[in-house]
This record gives sequence, C-alpha cells and structure tokens, in this order.
Amino acid sequence: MDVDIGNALASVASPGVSRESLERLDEQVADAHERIEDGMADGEHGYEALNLPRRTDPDEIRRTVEPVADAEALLTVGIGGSALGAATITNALADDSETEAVSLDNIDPEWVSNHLDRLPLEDTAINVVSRSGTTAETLANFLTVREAFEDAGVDWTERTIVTTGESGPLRDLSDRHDLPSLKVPNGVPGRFSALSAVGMVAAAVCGHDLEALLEGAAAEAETLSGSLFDCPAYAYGATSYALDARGAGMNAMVPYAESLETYSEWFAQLWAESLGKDDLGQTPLRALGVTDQHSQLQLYRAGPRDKVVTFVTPRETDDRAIPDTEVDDLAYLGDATLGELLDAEFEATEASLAAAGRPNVRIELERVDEYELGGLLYGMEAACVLAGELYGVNTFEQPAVEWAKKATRGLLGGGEFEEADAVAEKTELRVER
Ligand SMILES: O=P(O)(O)OC[C@H]1O[C@H](O)[C@H](O)[C@@H](O)[C@@H]1O
Repeated sequence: MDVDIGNALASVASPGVSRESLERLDEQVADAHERIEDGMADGEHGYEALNLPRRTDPDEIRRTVEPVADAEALLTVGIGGSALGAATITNALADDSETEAVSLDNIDPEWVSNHLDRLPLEDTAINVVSRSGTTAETLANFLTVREAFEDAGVDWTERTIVTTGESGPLRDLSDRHDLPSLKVPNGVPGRFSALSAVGMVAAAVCGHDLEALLEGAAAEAETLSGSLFDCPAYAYGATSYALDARGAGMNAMVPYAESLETYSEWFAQLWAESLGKDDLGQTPLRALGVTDQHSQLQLYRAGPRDKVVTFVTPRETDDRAIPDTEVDDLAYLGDATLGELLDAEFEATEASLAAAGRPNVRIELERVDEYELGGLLYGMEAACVLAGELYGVNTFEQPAVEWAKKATRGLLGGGEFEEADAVAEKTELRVER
C-alpha cells in the first residue's frame, strides 16, 4: 500500500501536524521500530503476529480444508478477531469465488435461523474459529449449526474444520470427533490473526490464492524501517497518533470499493481494541464511499474538528460504461464510466475536506486482489502496533472486553464471576410511556 499524508499536514488542515513535528516524532518511531523488531525476533506475544507472512503454511491449510474445498457455501462461526479477518478476505474477493461465504458472528436467533434455513447444508462447509475455545457466542452458534446439520441428515463431522488454541473446550470437542483442525499460532491475538489459519481457512475453502495473500503481506513487512518517511504503515500509524494528540480523536475509515466494506469493520476492531486503553485511543468510525458522501460527509466537513478521514482507494477496478441518455443535462454521464465517476467522486470528496481544512489520509492499493489485500491487512496491523508503542499502551490485550465476557458467563451460570454482580447494580432512571 502507498500512503499519502499530505492532507494531514498543518499547512492544509486543523488539526494538522507540521512537517517539523513529524520529523521530531520520527525519532520516537525509530525507537518504537527497534522495540517492534526485538519483539518479532523473540516471538513475543503480539509482535509475533508480524511474523505471520513467513510462518503461515498455505499447504497445511489447503490440505486441512481438502474435504470441503470449493463447497457451495461456507459458514464461518466465530466472532471478533476470529471472524472479521476471514470475512474481510472473502468479501473483498467474493467476485472471484463460486463459494458463498457467510460469517455467523452474531447470535440473533432470527438471523441465524434464516441462514440455516436458506443454505444448502449438504454442500456447506463449517469453519469454526475461536482462539480461546470458550467464547459463548461462537460455541452457542456452533452447537446450533451442528444440530441444524443433524436435522437435515447431513454429517457435520464430515463438513467441519476447527481452528482453535492448543487446549480448551473447542479443542476437546474437535478431538472427540476427530475433526480436521488447525492451531491458532501462539503469540497471535485474534485481531492480528487474519494471515494465519484464522483468516486463511475461509480463503482456502473459497479457492483464493493463499501464497499471494502472504506474499503481499511479506512485501509490506519488508518496508518496516526506522523512519515513517520510508514506511507506509508507520507513516499511517504515526500520523494517526499525531493527529489524535492534536484533537482528531476519531478516525473514519472510508474505502472507495464496495468489496472493502468489511475491511472497515476489521479495522475498527483492530484500532479500538488495541489502542483503547488508559483513557487513550482513537475512535474508529466506519463509512463507505460513495454511499456515505450522501450521509456522513456533512459532519466530516463541517462538524467538530475531531476527526481524520482515511480513504482507501484501488487504482484499478473493473469498469462499466454509463449508457448515453436522451436528456441533454445528463450527457456528461454518458461520456464516462461508473469507475470514472467513482474516482471523480473520491477526488472531489478528498479535495472538499482539504478545502475545509479537515485532515485526511489516502491509502492507495493497485487493485483489490490477494496480494494487495495481504499488504493492506499487514500494513494496518503494523501501523497499529507502532501507534500502540507511541501511545505507550499494551496493544495486545483487551481487558475491557474480557470483563463483559466474564459477566455474561456469570449470568448464564457458566462459573463464578464477580463481574456479573454489576448487572444487578444498574442505576435506573426510567421514563415510561
Ligand atoms: O477467538 P476467541 O477466543 O473466540 O475470541 C473472539 C473475540 O473475543 C473477544 O471479544 C475478544 O475481545 C476479541 O479480541 C476476540 O477476537
């Protein structure tokens, strides 16, 4: 990926960061990079994720999914970091696959039932993913899916691939039924695991090029260096951090490609869960170009000066001509293609924010394919790790989320958790009809 931070400079935007401030910040980037390199070399928790392009074995993943390769549908059962990487990859590349990929990451009963009633279960693969193997939503959905397969007379054990940690309830279940399984690599938190089996099993079932995903990521890894001016990922992480310190406490991720809509969800988890600690962190917002030009852009351009907008734009896309019309005022459209209109709208929106002095950053990809996607996922992970070093937070933990997980289990009688007591202590001020 290439990153253009010109519209985040103080000469353009407020809040903005001056070139001099970036040069001073670059000294901290150099220190942070040393820390990151050491962490990677030692395989430390979290930093190990940045080694995945060299560690993930595509052959092992392909071999494991062999029984369900090219299924008509794929049901990924997981949540958070155990679902969003797979969904980002399969949704971005959906046009190149015959397999319909569905991510069962919510437990809304109507929604779950609709999918199970609709999908051809006899030709559906189940990809169940949980690092801990204990996440209530994932296990509840898996049990539900299993039963639906049994009710339809389909042997779920023939159609299930498990990806989980070395031990835990899901590992036990997998062993008991002798299911094909893969391991979530040690030291890799869920939201940093898209380039391991966690995200790649889905890619493999859908027939995507695993090597290209990893090569794209490896090429991005090659750019990691001691200066933000030489490394797109660090340029992004450092600029976001600097803008946040100057008041841009929100970061709106706006891809100009429908296929990247889920990528914004993945980014939101990465940024929020990694950096939202110790009263620090930048709030990720999700939007989509051009759709949200006609809803959120008003706020981004004229609301509080508390945001940076991040555009993601592929340079090349498939295109489609806009047909001529008999109406003179619309003749200009007939001379263009949908792709040209999309590009023009992107450039106009970017310029409109800059003209209003609103900071924005452009991330360019060649196109949306495996190689570029691998680079984007890796690049944003590295950006996040760098930002975590600059904030001085523990990027790789998520105690606030764990708190609610424990409270839920306590409420359901899944163990003694004092967190559950807080539910009964809720303050009420009801206004009833
Ligand atoms: O992979 P699992 O252990 O099932 O966890 C799934 C998700 O659970 C929690 O919400 C964590 O905060 C996420 O970081 C994690 O990705």
